[in-house]
Amino acid sequence: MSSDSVYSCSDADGAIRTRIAEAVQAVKDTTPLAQSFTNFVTINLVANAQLASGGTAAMSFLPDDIIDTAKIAGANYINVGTLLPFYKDALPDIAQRLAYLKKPWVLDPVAAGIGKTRTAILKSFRDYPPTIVRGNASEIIALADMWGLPRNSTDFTNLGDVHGKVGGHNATSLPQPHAASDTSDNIPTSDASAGTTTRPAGVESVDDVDAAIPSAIALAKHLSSHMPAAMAQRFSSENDAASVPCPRAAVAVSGAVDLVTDGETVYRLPGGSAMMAKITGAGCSLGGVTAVYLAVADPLIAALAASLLYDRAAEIAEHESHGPGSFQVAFLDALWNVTAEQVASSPLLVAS
Ligand SMILES: Nc1ncnc2c1ncn2[C@@H]1O[C@H](COP(=O)(O)OP(=O)(O)O)[C@@H](O)[C@H]1O
Ligand SMILES: Cc1ncsc1CCOP(=O)(O)O
Ligand SMILES: [Mg+2]
Repeated sequence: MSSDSVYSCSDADGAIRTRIAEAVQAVKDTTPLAQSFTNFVTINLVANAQLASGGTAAMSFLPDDIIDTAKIAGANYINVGTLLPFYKDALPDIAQRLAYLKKPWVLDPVAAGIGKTRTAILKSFRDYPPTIVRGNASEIIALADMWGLPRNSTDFTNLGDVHGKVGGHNATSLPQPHAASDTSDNIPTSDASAGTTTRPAGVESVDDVDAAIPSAIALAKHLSSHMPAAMAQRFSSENDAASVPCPRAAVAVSGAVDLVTDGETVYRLPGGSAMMAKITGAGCSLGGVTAVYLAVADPLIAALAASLLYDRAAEIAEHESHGPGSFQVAFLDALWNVTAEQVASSPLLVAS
């Protein structure tokens, strides 16, 4: 844990840490399968990260293949980073069929807000939504906006200033967004309270994680309200019923300080390494590993466990590497070597 951090919110309780440790260990012990429909750029890192965290991987793009595999997979993952024309029909169909089968899935809405096709696909998921959404701040804001979700007005300024990470994504430290013509192809993401409007910058975020809190909460509530009863029951039976009376969906927002919410409680996860932004697929592979954990745990625990594992592994990799190439290799090794206890004893701050 970093000693220079300033926290104004409380530490997570022991019960949630126990469940995180159990999830990490269960993956190492049972090697669950998570199926992925993911982009061509980072597909190899996604599979390798899933294996290194203890799971197994299967990549597929054909709806009938995916539905057959979903019947034997513990969870599924859809990432819209690279698109082909047939995806516009295939992905809404897959989401609908996963819903009918009550199969849990993770969505990474890569580059949400860019392009008519991506927007049409992401909009189609509104009525057959995933169990977890994992994205960077701009993607979370854009997705909530395109689903027309109301912003939650809760004031989270008491979350404190967390300095657990080196560097960070923010609007000033990143290149300017791609020049976007002002057409309906691009969904501007706006922060009404701040009076600002931003646009997605390709696959990178132009927003701070905190700016995405209201959108993340609204998304998590929407996902939870659509969770099939049978799926909620499955998550309940995997946990102590007293501690998880009503399992909810979860949203994970990544950045310099990650954030996870189930729509009721907001968790902040400091730590990690700015070098994660220097390899392609850090976020995509985090989505894939989140799906691995979703195969053995409820959405909140899965999102927390995966993000905490990534932070601890990134810190080790930064220490052991000399640039992006060796960082990626060291990061995969660290995913393999970090223990359940290390993940569960991570800094984990609760606000609400
Ligand atoms: N500045 C940073 N400091 C520490 N960790 C970071 C930083 N930027 C990204 N990460 C980590 O990299 C992983 C991917 O996050 P991010 O880069 O936001 O996703 P994406 O690649 O989808 O934009 C997460 O584990 C996140 O914690
Ligand atoms: C570069 C790129 N282009 C389309 S998808 C993709 C990978 C994005 O990976 P990540 O979101 O994990 O950085
Ligand atoms: Mg991404």
